[in-house]
Order: sequence, then structure tokens, then C-alpha cells
Amino acid sequence: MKNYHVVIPAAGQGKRMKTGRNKQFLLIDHIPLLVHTLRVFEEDLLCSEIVLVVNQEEIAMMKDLMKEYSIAKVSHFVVGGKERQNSVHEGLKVLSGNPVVLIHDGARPFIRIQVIKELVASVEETGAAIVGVPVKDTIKQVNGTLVAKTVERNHLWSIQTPQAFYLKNILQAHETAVKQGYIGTDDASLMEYMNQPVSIIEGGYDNFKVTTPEDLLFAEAIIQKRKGEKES
Ligand SMILES: Nc1ccn([C@@H]2O[C@H](COP(=O)(O)OP(=O)(O)OP(=O)(O)O)[C@@H](O)[C@H]2O)c(=O)n1
Ligand SMILES: C[C@](O)(CO)[C@H](O)COP(=O)(O)O
Repeated sequence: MKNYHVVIPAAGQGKRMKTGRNKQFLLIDHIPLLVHTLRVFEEDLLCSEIVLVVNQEEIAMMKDLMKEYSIAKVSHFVVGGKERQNSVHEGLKVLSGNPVVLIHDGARPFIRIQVIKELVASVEETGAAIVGVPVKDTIKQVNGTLVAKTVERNHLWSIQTPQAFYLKNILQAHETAVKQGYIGTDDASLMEYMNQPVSIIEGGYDNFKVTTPEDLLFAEAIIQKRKGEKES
């Protein structure tokens, strides 16, 4: 099983959370959201280093957080960009060689180390691998306030992170996207844009992205559930 590096984009604004600040600092069970996420990689023996992508004005706060919670694997604090894609690209640029690199949202605190292990095994086979879950709801295409059509659900997945690649391939994909002005909402879409194969493994429905206010309630519930798992 290979070691890997991880780029954690945490340079957003958290607008949909409606708190007026970066949601990475919001507390879940008295601990900042981002710290929950980083602890997974701090604990995973296969994780060699963490590249943390942050807002320029939050660098000092982020460094203080790493000290307070003994997150020792952060090798770089990189300033992000306007879009998530820009931030990830800035994070990838500080890495070298051609290691396996995972890209994982700072806002997804509930990824399990076992799923990461399966993802790393999958990327070694196909060159690119992502985590997702089959959608549970009916999905419809909507135009304005009218339903245009129902999308066939059997082949629809809700895509999560981590997303795993070999560094040279994903860097090439980002550089091509910049040259051609392509913006994707995830990194795998940049590989797809270059007609590269991407495999998928099933994660957990609890590996959700903390995005809107009610997600904080779900997050508190997951934390309590996992505390119970550890005690039993
Ligand atoms: N320019 C950006 C935008 C997003 N992100 C990060 O990418 C992840 C997924 O983005 P999202 O959930 O959309 O976070 P925000 O952009 O902060 O949220 P919003 O869209 O509600 O402002 C988050 O960890 C976020 O910090 C980033 O590093 N740089
Ligand atoms: C990368 C991602 O988490 C996969 O679902 C998602 O696309 C991020 O979207 P966001 O709008 O930047 O949160």
C-alpha cells in the first residue's frame, strides 16, 4: 500500500453557511470543522504530508490552530484562489515527483481511513479514483419552475472527496483547464475533460460536505454516533 500526500482546500468563504465567516472555523463538538478533517490524515500512517490551502488573511489563525491541536503533518500553508479549482491548483504546485495525491475538502470531516485505503488501492489500478454514493432521491432536470425531465437514477452518484490521482496527471489536467478556460466543480471532471478514466468507490452517506446550516446539526449527530462506536 502506497503512501500519499493530501491537498486540503480550505480557502472558501462559507457563504452558504450564512455566518459571515469561513465555515472551517465553526465548532462541531467544541472543535473546529477543519481540525476534525485534518485529524483523519494526521492519524493515517499512509499520509506523508498535508498541503493546506487557506485564505491569505487566515494564515496566522490556521497556524495557531495547527499548533493548538498538534496537527504536525501540514508542510505548506498555500494561499488559495477565487474558485475551489484555483485553490487546489495552487496546492498541487508545491508538491514534486509523481506521488499519489489525494484532494479532500476541508469541509468533509467524516471521511474514514478505511475508505482512504480503498481509494489509494483503486488509484494504483486506474490512475484516478474518487469516492461517491448512489443518489437516494429522484433527480429531475428543471428549467425555471418547470420540470423538463426525470433523469434515470440507476447510474447517478453523488460525488464526494477524497479524489485520488498521480500528481503529474492531475497537475497536467489543471494546467490544461487553465489554458482552455475550463472550470469544473471537482478535480475528476478535469481528468474527464482530458478523456482520462476515473474509477469510483462507494464511500459513506456520512461523508457529506458541511455546507448549509442544517449540516452542522447532522455533523453533531454523526460525532455523537461515532463516539458511541468507539465506546462499544
Ligand atoms: N475558492 C475556494 C472555494 C472553496 N474552497 C474549499 O473547497 C471546499 C469545498 O467548497 P465549499 O463547500 O463550496 O466551501 P465554500 O466555498 O467555503 O462554501 P460557499 O460556496 O458556501 O461559499 C471547502 O473546504 C472550501 O474551503 C477553497 O479552498 N477555495
Ligand atoms: C468537490 C466536491 O466536494 C465534490 O462533490 C464539490 O463539487 C465541491 O463543490 P463546492 O461548490 O465547491 O462545495
